[in-house]
Amino acid sequence: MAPKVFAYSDSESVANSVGKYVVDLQNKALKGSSSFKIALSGGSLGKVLKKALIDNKDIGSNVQWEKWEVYFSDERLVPLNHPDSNYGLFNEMVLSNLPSGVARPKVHTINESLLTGKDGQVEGSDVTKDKEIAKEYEKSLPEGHKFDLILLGCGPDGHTCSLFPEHKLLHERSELISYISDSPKPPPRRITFTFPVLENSTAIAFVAEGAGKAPVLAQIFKDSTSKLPSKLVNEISSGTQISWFVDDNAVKGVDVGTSKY
Ligand SMILES: O=C1O[C@H](COP(=O)(O)O)[C@@H](O)[C@H](O)[C@H]1O
Repeated sequence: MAPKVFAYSDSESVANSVGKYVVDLQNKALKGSSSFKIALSGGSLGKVLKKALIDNKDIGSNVQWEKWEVYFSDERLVPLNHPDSNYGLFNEMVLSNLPSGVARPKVHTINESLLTGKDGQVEGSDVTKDKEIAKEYEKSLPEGHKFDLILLGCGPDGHTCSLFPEHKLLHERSELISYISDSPKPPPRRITFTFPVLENSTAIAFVAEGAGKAPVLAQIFKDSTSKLPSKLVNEISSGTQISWFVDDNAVKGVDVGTSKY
């Protein structure tokens, strides 16, 4: 299945479409299951989720939060209240803005008590704890490591989750969650979903906005030789439905067929 690209002129329309899409997938999943299993990313996605699920009251009122099981497609090995934490971002943008009286989703975070070093951040070169954190997170994954939806970002270098260009983790097939201690983007120590988890998801949606993303989107969609991580996700052939929600600037000059969700 070729990836679908949904493009809009402004950020608000991108966010609203992402919100509608998430609610549609939630409703579909809840027809056959008691929970909606979704994985989120960090970075610019935080603001999009706030606009889509909190600021847009129509969409927000259709979110069945109490049935959501939330995971993170990657997490930085810092305390959960650290500005670099992907959970921390979701908490700041979404959880802390849920109206009182609205039930909270079940959120699966890293085991913070395993973090060591100053201010709880992992320090030094001993990766024993990083491995343990990854292993524990792997054990918390849904049955069959099957997600209904994984929402991803795409860095200007083409990375997604904490899977970076030319990194050995792109070839990881036995671990579902791996640690990385040499992330080129700070902070260096993280855990991340690997390809077997991405390939098993019912749907994956990228969100990418701004002119800064246009060069990498050109590589992903137009360079058949590119091995960028986000391009490798686009090429998943296991039946996962892949979508991109972008603004016009992110695909400016990129000859890719777009439509509206
Ligand atoms: O480091 C990370 O970056 C990617 C991309 O972020 P963006 O701000 O360019 O959208 C993000 O998806 C990932 O979760 C995060 O850890």
